[in-house]
Amino acid sequence: MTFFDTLADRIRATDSVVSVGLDPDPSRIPEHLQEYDLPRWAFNRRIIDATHEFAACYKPNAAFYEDPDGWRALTETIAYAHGKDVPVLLDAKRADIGNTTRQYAGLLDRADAITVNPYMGRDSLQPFLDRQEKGVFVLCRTSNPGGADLQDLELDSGETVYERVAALADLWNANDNVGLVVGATAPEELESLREQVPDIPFLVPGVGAQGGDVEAAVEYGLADRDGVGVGLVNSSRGIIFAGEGENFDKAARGSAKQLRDRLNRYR
Ligand SMILES: O=C(O)c1cc(=O)[nH]c(=O)n1[C@@H]1O[C@H](COP(=O)(O)O)[C@@H](O)[C@H]1O
Repeated sequence: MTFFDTLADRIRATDSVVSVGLDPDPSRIPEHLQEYDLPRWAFNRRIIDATHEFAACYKPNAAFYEDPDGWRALTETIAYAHGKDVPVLLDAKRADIGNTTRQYAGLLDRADAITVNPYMGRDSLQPFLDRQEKGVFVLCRTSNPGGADLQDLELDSGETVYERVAALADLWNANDNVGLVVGATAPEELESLREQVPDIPFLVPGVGAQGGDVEAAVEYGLADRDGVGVGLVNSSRGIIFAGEGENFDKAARGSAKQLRDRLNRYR
């Protein structure tokens, strides 16, 4: 079973393409959870309890866990999400020379899918691509303001760098396990990329806090696989920090449901 088969099942079961981003900024974790041994885990557990019904996937960003307690919190979080039958996409944005990247690919022992950076080329991604049952989301046209600095540059061939990345990702997709990361803040690029690679599912971040285009995220982010539109639209802060204080989890639930329903209007 490939990651995208698992994801298709989850999308069907929840009627949702929402990826809930688990980016527990320690400075924003409510006061009453700060006394816990692992406040980030205490926070994530409550977020997962409140949102799993609407979550096609959870996407913890590794940046929020890169310290000893953080790795413990991440391990607990992944196991808990799996206990609720929700796949986990680890947003790690890794890749390096072959010898190093083989170690990075070990992250896929823990998660179901990962984000990777294509800048170092095919060999830097091969150990991830070789994991047939895992999803590998390649950064293509990112949502941040600087995303255009390199990705929009035009090559001698007339294509842009992000178009070349999409073409390479298509070549790298022998195991049918490759996705692309395309920001909702770049709706025109979303549209043209969907035309270029019709069968590749996208992870579309940038809705919510970054103000991206929700309709374009759904219309172009999903790839048809046996009648199911497969892809993910991620919101992190817009869901997990929708509210503050004791009832933060209720607010997160409301926000996840609202995003699910809003996205479903365009599916
Ligand atoms: O790979 C990603 O997920 C990603 C790519 C991108 O182009 N833009 C982007 O925002 N992300 C991630 O998606 C999440 C967005 O968070 P919010 O802006 O809080 O919804 C963060 O974890 C980002 O690192």
